[in-house]
Amino acid sequence: MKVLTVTLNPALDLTVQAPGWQPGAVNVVPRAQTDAGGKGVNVAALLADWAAQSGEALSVSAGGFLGAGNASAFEALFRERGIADVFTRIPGETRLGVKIVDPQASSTTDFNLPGVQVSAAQLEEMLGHLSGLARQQDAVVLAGSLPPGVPPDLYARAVAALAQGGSGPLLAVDTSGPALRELLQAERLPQLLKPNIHELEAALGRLLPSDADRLDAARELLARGAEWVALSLGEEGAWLVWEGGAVRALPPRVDVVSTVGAGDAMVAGLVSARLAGLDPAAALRRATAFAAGNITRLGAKLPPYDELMALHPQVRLQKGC
Ligand SMILES: Nc1ncnc2c1ncn2[C@@H]1O[C@H](COP(=O)(O)OP(=O)(O)OP(=O)(O)O)[C@@H](O)[C@H]1O
Ligand SMILES: O=P(O)(O)OC[C@@]1(O)O[C@H](CO)[C@@H](O)[C@@H]1O
Repeated sequence: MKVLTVTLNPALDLTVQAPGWQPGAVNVVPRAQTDAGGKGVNVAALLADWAAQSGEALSVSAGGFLGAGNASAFEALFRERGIADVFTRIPGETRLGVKIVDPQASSTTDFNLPGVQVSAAQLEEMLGHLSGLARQQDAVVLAGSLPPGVPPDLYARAVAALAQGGSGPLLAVDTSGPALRELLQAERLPQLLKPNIHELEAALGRLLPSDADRLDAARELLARGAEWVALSLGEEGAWLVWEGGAVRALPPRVDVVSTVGAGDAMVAGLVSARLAGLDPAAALRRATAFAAGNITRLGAKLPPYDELMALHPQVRLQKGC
């Protein structure tokens, strides 16, 4: 099975581990690490990990824009994990993403920078490069924010183009802000959507405080063509809603190192499960185990196979109505 992940706005994530840090004070940092990241890059890395561990035949490509000035960390990741690099290089440097992790407060604070300005010509070149490739895939994952210069309806347009004729790849989208708002207003939704609760509330312009509100909102998206809506709730787990039902996962307790990429691990779990023909409940169990495993490490990385498989039965599933 072939999967292409698309990251228009990747990030070089600088994770600073700062127990008890205080804003406005001098904080001495015992440890920091830089990882090639961005949502689609993380999904590709996690899918490649899973393929290597499980023997599920997945061939993973990653594309989008990369700043030519600091591409080496990304290139090293792609080499290490056997990911085909189909990124378009543009002048400048891929943005930094600053993540401050405080194990004492169990918190992760994100600073996501805007990214490199993209011109209309660069966008056309990248889309031209990826559109043929996308049609040859079993799944295409469009993930993350859009960099400056890219119109907010880009994902909506890409989904409409790739879904034409109904025989295209499985399309999964994980985005936020204006890109999610535009996508949710489009005529055609992708088969798989994974917003977190805050992203969905912001895109719909209303709060979703109860389970009933959340299931209703997910079902509105099903009515417009989505097949699986995964609504993630941070440490409270996630709902997966499909036409035949809904299931809630409660994650296992793990020693959290950094929650960065938890949602990307969930997307990787859902996409791999769907390609392997798992039913929605089994897919959500896998996705929640991937997320729990990923947050025990820095960067987009699954734990070793035995540890990952041991997390699966620890995911509690509850049927929704
Ligand atoms: N503190 C935690 N403990 C256990 N599991 C967690 C925790 N935080 C997140 N998860 C798991 O990860 C999944 C996705 O988390 P979340 O809702 O925060 O996604 P997200 O906001 O898209 O993440 P990100 O943008 O950082 O990748 C959750 O459904 C849950 O299973
Ligand atoms: O600005 P976006 O694209 O929404 O999010 C970017 C980002 O926070 O997402 C990943 C975690 O999901 C990180 O690797 C990266 O820094």
